[in-house]
Amino acid sequence: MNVVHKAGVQGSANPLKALESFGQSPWLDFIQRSYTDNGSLKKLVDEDGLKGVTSNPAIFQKAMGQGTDYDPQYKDILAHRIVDAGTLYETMAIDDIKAAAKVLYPVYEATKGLDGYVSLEVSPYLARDTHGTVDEARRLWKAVDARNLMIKIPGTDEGAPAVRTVIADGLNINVTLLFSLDAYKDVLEAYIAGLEDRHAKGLPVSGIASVASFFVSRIDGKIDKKIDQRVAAGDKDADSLKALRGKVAIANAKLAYLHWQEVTKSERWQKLAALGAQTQRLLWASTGTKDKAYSDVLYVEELIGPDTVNTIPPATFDAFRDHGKVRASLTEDVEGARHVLAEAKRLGLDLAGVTVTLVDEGVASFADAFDDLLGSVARKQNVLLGDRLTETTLDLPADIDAAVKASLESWRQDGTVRRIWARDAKVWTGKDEAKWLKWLGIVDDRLADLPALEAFQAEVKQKGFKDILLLGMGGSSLGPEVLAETFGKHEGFPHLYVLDSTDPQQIRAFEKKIDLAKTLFIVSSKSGGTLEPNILKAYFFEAAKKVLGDKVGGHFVAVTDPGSHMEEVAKKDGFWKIFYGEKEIGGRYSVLSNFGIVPAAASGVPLKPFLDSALYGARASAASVPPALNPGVQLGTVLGVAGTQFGRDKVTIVASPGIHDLGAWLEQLIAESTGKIGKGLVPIDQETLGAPALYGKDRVFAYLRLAAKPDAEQDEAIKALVAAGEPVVTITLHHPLQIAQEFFHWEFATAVAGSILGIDPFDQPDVEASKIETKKLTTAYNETGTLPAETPFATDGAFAFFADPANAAALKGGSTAEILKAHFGRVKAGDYVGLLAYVERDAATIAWIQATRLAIRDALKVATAAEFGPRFLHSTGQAYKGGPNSGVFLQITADDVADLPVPGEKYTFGVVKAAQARGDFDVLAERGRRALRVHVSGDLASGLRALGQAIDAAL
Ligand SMILES: O=P(O)(O)OC[C@H]1O[C@](O)(CO)[C@@H](O)[C@@H]1O
Ligand SMILES: O=C[C@H](O)[C@H](O)COP(=O)(O)O
Repeated sequence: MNVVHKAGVQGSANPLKALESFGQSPWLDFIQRSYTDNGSLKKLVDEDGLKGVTSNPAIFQKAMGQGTDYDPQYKDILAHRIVDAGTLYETMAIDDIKAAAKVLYPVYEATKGLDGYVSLEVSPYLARDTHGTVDEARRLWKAVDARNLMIKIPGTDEGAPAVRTVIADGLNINVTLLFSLDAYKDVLEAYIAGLEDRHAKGLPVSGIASVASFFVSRIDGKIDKKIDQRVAAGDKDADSLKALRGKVAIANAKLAYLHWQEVTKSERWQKLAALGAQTQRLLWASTGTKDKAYSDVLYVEELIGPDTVNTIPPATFDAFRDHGKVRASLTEDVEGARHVLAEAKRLGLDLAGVTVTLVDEGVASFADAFDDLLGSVARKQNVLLGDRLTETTLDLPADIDAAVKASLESWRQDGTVRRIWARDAKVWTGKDEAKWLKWLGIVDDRLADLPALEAFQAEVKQKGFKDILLLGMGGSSLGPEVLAETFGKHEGFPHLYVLDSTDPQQIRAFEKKIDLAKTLFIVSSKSGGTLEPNILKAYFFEAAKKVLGDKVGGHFVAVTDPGSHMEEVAKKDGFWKIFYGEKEIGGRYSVLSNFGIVPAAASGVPLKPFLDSALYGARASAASVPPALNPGVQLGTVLGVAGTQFGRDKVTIVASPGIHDLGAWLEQLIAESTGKIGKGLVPIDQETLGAPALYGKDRVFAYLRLAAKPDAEQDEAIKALVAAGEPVVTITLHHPLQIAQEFFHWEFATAVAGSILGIDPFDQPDVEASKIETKKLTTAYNETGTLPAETPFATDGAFAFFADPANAAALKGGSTAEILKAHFGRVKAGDYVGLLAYVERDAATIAWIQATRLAIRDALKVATAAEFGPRFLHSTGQAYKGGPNSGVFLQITADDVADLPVPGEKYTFGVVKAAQARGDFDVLAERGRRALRVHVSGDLASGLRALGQAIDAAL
């Protein structure tokens, strides 16, 4: 915007300059970098007698939201810092304010602190938050650090007490959004009381400035509209109403001035004045003429009076310079003003109601403008950061798209993302969710600890370990597994293996893979009480001791929450190191805490780039980024809306081969977080894509695409799904390290989806139920030396079938073919089938379970899950038991070829695994799930082959 259009009338003939002789200071209601930089602002000061500048969110939106003025600074900041859109905006806004303050400083000095101010408004989101406003005012005051700064605070009921507090602090304050006389009175009172507070504390009251921004044109805008509507409707008072057009706002302002005059004469004020206090001047704001029927300088010409300010928008400034007429208008015809207001009242124009509405609308419109502005900043930032950021693309059918947009808009209007960051449990169920949100800040926290983590990384390297064996379950193992699978082995660092099973064969297989003497064991458990990591630690500690003797502790590291049983064990056994987690982060949200970062460090993942990428994720999900541009919110909204409003609750995860394991981590995050109280999203991972006809109407597809190495078949299949109208979210990662970014986005998305589902995404009530059942069984074993007897309801060759009475009755018995047919016959559209195999998870069993699930998917056109126990118990198991009752489960158990002892216990790993399967089955049954267990005797490979054939035949 070009502020200085015309040469105008110079010298004393310049009406702008003439205002001074009437005691009024013209300020400019606009700020923009270019005119501060190019000398235009200074010219206004020099030639027009400009004495101050005001800004507001809408003004910054105009200045920053378009054009390229700010590009160099954007680039400069983004080259050096990873920031959110809010910080980016604020850095630039503060620079603008500082620059303008510098230009105006000579005015400040010349007028001895009366004028020369530049105003910066607190965030409009805080208009109803007294404490937030006080904090923000203090923060901005410090950040700008200029004596001639005014912090702008809305004069709402909540803003007024904040004004008192910060005036007492000694800040200069511009109170904005004043429409009613009553609100103005409160604000003047707050100013005086603030000065008195200061005085009472023995602090000087001089040198503090304040203005009360009384809005003018917006009042006429509203009242005139009412008048026009009534006149058009043929109101009997049409003539009287018309006579008030364009009069009410000025009359209102005149009475505000009258109040100021009275207060200024009061003894109370005179006392402060005698101490050097400056009066709080009335500042006429909103003085641009919006109705073309009026003079374009109406709200300047009619409000000229001593000790006042008029902050004038650029076009009005130019117009007034050109043809403004000056006279002492403000004190003219006060009786006339009273009459106008009395008439307005008599005619039912409801000025009081209008001013209330205007405050609400003013707050909302500044918030909207700020959202717009932050949206523009975020968009610009995305463009400039390019492939440093992952990208989210939505391909949604029109109905889902509309519902997602509506939800995003309501999140924007309600400021829900800000409420998440403010740790407001009411975003979810209002229980203890606030206690589980430390993951929001964990990336900054880990970056702060980077030197120590890097030192550990160097030590691991230097010690020359060949392997790392991480022992943990769920959140403590799945993140590390993604790291191991995604990054492979790093040169000079040990190979990271992750063991999360009680299957004796699998434990032996891992034992064979590693060199016990050269392995670093990471025992990972947040609670420290989880059965599996404890018994795995016992097993490997004993095994390693055999080769390492007393030095064994030096090969063990614990990652656990402070005060846990595992910490005790680690201390007792002389572990090399103990790394602590955060108690206020649940397991599935812990990957960016030490639970992921310690194994990352030990295995040689470059920590700074990894954490930086995570930080981009956190910043993109920040409170300041409007929901529609916030990748975590966008994703969570799609998942939540599709699940709750469209029955699309199967989140089908597709990932490029290079990042294929992400789904294992996502499964836990999504299922354990959302699957409860009969609601939830069911993640479907590793289910090879098929033709659109193979899917029901219950899916959302999330495609994590590694741009550097995409899979052509996946691309094609996704394209076909989009063409067929299936909802698809494509997330493009430019580099595998960007899984860190996605870790954060998906955590945020899950929290958002949880809010939409109306559940607590941070508890896992049904997992506990299985653990209790398992514990009963292992305790029984320890007492009796055997697991309680169980009887199959049918046997057929190598297969024995088990179920609770209800399921057994439904399946009736008979041959394998009959039982399986009956079981899969219970599957309806919209259901999913879960294969839950308690066998060694190796290439052969994975191939089997995949082939079997695809056969089921293709035959029944339902979603399928292929899971290994007990690993899934700490992951999807929560949703299978606690989520929607749409799962049909086939649990598969088998004879163990060989068992392994658990040191210190009577039970063995084989017994634990069997108890886990039975315990989980009991809970599935108790929750009324359709479940069947088949136990395979004899050789596993041939048993599974036969079972696969039987399933094929039954479908
Ligand atoms: O890290 P921990 O406390 O051993 O827990 C492992 C996993 O078990 C669960 O608590 C479920 O049993 C998960 O939420 C968690 O990630
Ligand atoms: O302080 C200035 C106000 O924010 C501004 O004058 C509002 O003007 P408007 O009503 O034209 O938006």
